[in-house]
Amino acid sequence: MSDHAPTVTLPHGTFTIAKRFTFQAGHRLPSLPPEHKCGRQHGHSYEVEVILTSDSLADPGFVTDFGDLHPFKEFIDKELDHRNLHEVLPIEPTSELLAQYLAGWIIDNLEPTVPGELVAVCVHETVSGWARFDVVRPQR
Ligand SMILES: Nc1nc2c(c(=O)[nH]1)N=C([C@H](O)[C@H](O)COP(=O)(O)OP(=O)(O)OP(=O)(O)O)CN2
Ligand SMILES: [Zn+2]
Repeated sequence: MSDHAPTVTLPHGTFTIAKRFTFQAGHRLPSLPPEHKCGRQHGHSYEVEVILTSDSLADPGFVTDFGDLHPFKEFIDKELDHRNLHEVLPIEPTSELLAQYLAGWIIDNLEPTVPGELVAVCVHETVSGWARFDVVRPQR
C-alpha cells in the first residue's frame, strides 16, 4: 500500500471562505409602531458572518488569511459591542440594514488590503432569525 494519498485532477472553480464574529448589544427599532415588542429596548448576542471569494489563492492557499480580518473584529469590539445600536449607528438597526452597513465598512476599510472580494454579510440576531446582504458589483 502507498504512503501517499492519490494524485487527483484539481477542478476549476471559485473559492469561498467565511468567518464568524460575535458581539452583544442592545437595540430597539424606533420606527416600529408602539404595540410592536421590538420597539422596546432589548438585547441580542449577534453573530456576524463575513463571506469572501476569489478565483485564485494567495500563498499558502488562502482566499484571505482569516487573521487579516482582525481589523473588522477590532471595529466591532470598539464601536458596537455592549452598546445600544440605535444610539451609535447611522441606520435603524434591523438585521438587514446592519448587514448592509457592515458590508460597507468592510468594503471601505478592509477590502483594499486583502486579496479576497466580499460576497455577503450575514447577521444572526437570534437562533432562529437572520438576514444576509449580498454585494452587487458593477459589470466588469
Ligand atoms: N426582517 C426582520 N424582522 C425583524 C427584525 C429584523 O431585524 N429583521 N428584528 C426584530 C427584533 O429585533 C427581534 O428582536 C427579533 O424578532 P423575533 O424573531 O420576532 O423575536 P423572538 O426572538 O422573540 O422570536 P419568537 O419566535 O417570537 O420567540 C423583529 N423582526
Ligand atoms: Zn431585536
